[in-house]
Amino acid sequence: MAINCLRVLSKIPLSTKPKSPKPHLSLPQPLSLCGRRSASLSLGVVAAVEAGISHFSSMSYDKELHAAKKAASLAATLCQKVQKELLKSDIHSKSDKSPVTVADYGSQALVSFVLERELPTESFSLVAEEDSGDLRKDDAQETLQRITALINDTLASDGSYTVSSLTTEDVLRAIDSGKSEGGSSGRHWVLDPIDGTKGFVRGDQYAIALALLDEGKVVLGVLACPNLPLTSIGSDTKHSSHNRVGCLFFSQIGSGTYMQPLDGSPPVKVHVTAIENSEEASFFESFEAAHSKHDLSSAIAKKLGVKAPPVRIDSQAKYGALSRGDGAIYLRFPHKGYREKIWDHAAGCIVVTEAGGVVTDAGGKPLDFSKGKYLDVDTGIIVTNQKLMPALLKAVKESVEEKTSSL
Ligand SMILES: Nc1ncnc2c1ncn2[C@@H]1O[C@H](COP(=O)(O)OS(=O)(=O)O)[C@@H](OP(=O)(O)O)[C@H]1O
Ligand SMILES: [Mg+2]
Ligand SMILES: [Mg+2]
Ligand SMILES: [Mg+2]
Repeated sequence: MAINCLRVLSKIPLSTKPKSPKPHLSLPQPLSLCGRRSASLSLGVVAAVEAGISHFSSMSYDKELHAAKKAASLAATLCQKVQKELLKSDIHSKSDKSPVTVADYGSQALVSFVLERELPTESFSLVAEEDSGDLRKDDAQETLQRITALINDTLASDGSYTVSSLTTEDVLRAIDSGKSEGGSSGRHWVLDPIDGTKGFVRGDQYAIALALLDEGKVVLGVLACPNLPLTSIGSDTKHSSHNRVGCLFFSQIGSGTYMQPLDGSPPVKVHVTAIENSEEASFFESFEAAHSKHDLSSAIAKKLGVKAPPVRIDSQAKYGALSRGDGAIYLRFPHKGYREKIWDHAAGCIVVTEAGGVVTDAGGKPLDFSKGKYLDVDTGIIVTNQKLMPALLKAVKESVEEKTSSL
């Protein structure tokens, strides 16, 4: 029944909200209306106060954040189950030769399903990485059935939704509701169902990355990182095999960034590192050398006097780790010809900026998520705290110029 209700994608602009929401008073608890009412207030004052509150809550994204956390957490459960017992037949290759697994598809369908269930009154637009094209082919029917069973099992063990089982057709439709193009008007969800699929297949780091754009601006972001230790992974920290893993980072515009264990324990507010001396900094970069020029990063690090070796991990887990101060810098310089996609950065970007960090391209410009599914960046993406950014930009500029002139 439920799945038949999956709504057809709407391109109608959704937002009637002002463009710049004011900071919230608190998170993660939703604002309590009851606490604001007073018997001594006149009816007129009550009306004014309630108007103010409703104006305030119309500026907030609490409902959407709640839905996004729920969706990403359930998707994480599905991914963990698959990663634990990954079969060769679970891994496929897309037309661009990049890997995709049953968990990428399952995560995308599940997130789409949960968002529509949790926010039934909002029109739904989703820009997501995967599509159902390959799953509709005759030789993919077993894979599609496996994905459908994974989703149904995950929903059944969670028990939040009273749904009859999803059919394979429901799953295909849920995956394809991620076909929106995004853009500068209205609201669009942005999803990377598994960011770092190569890391996922290797048994390493990956993230479920979900963000909401409103009028082209990222207004909330959730990063579920099932394999990220709850304690620091910085270059100076000793890794212990006893470290508990599984982090959920979440941010809402103007409200800071929080991290909570994926097991549901309470959240804590996180901040980027406060270090000001670049020699004390450590930096993150892609695990895969094909995704980022490691030689350029090491030239920049050398210029900054960075002593620590790079911390190489997959996915937007790098943004999450940076938001809690595990390292000070994230450097990403894709090879020539690669175009960055919004789902690879939207959630990570707000998680870091709300934790006090700065995310720009190599020329110092903020990332513009309003141009559809691609991000047009100058040379690469750099991330650090406000104090270190001027020195980092200078080192990046000089190193890029030196590399270009040596060619
Ligand atoms: N050639 C190239 N250059 C740059 N980036 C690329 C390239 N190819 C892929 N990708 C994207 O990289 C995403 C994985 O993120 P990372 O690069 O941070 O992870 S990794 O450390 O390299 O595994 C990865 O995201 P997923 O596809 O979601 O895994 C890709 O979107
Ligand atoms: Mg990705
Ligand atoms: Mg992905
Ligand atoms: Mg991919």
